[in-house]
Amino acid sequence: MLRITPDHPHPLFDIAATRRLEQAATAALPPHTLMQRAGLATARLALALAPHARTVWIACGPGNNGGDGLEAAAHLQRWGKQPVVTWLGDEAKAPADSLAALARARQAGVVLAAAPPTALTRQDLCIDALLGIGSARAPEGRMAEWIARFSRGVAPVLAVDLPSGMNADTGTFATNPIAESAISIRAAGGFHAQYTLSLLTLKPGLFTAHGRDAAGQVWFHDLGVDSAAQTPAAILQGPPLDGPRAHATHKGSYGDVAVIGGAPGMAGAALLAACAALHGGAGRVFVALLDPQAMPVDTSQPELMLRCASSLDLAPMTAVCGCGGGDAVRHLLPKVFSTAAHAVIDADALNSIATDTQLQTLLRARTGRDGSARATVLTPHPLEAARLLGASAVQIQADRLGAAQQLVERFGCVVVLKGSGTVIAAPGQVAAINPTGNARLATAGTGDVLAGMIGARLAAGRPAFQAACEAVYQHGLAADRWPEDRALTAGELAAANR
Ligand SMILES: NC(=O)C1=CN([C@@H]2O[C@H](COP(=O)(O)OP(=O)(O)OC[C@H]3O[C@@H](n4cnc5c(N)ncnc54)[C@H](O)[C@@H]3O)[C@@H](O)[C@H]2O)[C@@H](O)CC1
Ligand SMILES: [K+]
Repeated sequence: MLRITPDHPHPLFDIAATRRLEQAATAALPPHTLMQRAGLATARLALALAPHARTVWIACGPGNNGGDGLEAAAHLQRWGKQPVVTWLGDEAKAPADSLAALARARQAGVVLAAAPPTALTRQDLCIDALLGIGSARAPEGRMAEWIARFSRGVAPVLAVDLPSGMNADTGTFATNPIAESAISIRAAGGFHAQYTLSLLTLKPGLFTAHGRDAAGQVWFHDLGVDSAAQTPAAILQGPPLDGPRAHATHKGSYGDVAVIGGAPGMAGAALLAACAALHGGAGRVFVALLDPQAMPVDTSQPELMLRCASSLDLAPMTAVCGCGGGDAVRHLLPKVFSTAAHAVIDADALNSIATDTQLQTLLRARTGRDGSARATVLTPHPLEAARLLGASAVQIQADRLGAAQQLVERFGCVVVLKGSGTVIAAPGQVAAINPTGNARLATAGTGDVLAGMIGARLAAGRPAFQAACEAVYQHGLAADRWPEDRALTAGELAAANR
């Protein structure tokens, strides 16, 4: 059993691949083996998480997720824990594995309770074994009532396989898969589990959209099944593998970044991106501000070379384009697309592309299918992604991996779909989901910082997908390590990045 942290990469498998693995393993093993392993793993983790629990409530659903709960109940009962088990199944309809688990639970002395326990303390534990990957609709009736109890109570919740009701592929909830609410997961029909034990495979939905909030601390048990035969839907990213810089290098070795943006009133966005590129290791950083009244030098960052956009030779450079660019950036995009060696396209530049088919054609024309030649990285947040795809932000959030792939197919670029569990997708690559970062990044300017960080890595010659993955990871990691008592501002984040 593994506790999942951002320190290592992990393959993530969707429901279809998980079902295929389950079927193959079931056929190769004695009956009920997988569920028995799942139940034992659940019981062990429950005991480790709540060693002093006086009451363990196991809420079991009608399918095999409920079966895992019943198997766990049998073990806990034998270990002297006397779990309170409520089961929503029907013996006439329950799947065979689940029925076998029910029989084993009864044999161990478990008596099914008619209702959940009324008074649970912080030391107690709820085990959510209502629904797993078979969740098909919004929970109603007693199931919905029990899920609401998880939220209301003080006892921590251990979700078996997934927080019940969550879609394992997308990290959304069936009640309202489209709820934008980052604040209220309950509005989205979900709840916060403190722990989730993902079984057989790790699922992408645990790490993006509402999944990160809903799943809490994620644990994983492979049930002894090797997943190598299936292609992952995504990779949960691990840390960058880059070593220290070689001694025999100079500023030319790390390339030039040109930040183009900062229309009147928005110079700060471009300067933040430039600062991030500088601290991210770019050899030289030029800034073309689109405000005619802009200052000729930034005295707080004299390393930045402020130039007029028309004077920049972008051919050998990485353009970071759009940060605070307003509508003024639009007329510069044809030059950027046709000349810049590499490009990061952010914010207002994305909005310009969304409404201009000629720009879309130029954008598609610059990227080789391998994503490396004249590499281009698009960095939309969900609303920008929605504009690019002619959809709503709600639709983007309902399937973030799918939306990122659609953008890749449409524009042939590397795509960084920002938000909780940022998705990085590229032509011909298995997508990545970033495990770092937190809500403290939800503040003005942090997106500009990310664009600059990606730009610095592109300028240093990293392949575009790798540059994007590394920058997103480090950006999130900086936020995760940010001191609790210090406000996280984009300016400080830009200066702190590596
Ligand atoms: N079959 C096996 O050997 C194994 C199964 N495993 C567990 O089994 C789970 C998958 O089992 P299932 O395919 O039975 O699926 P689930 O147990 O997730 O749910 C399916 C059942 O719930 C019902 N249902 C779906 N949505 C509902 C709703 N909103 N309200 C009420 N009922 C609803 C369905 O009609 C069906 O009866 C996995 O997530 C995992 O926890 C694991 O133990 C691995 C081994
Ligand atoms: K569950």
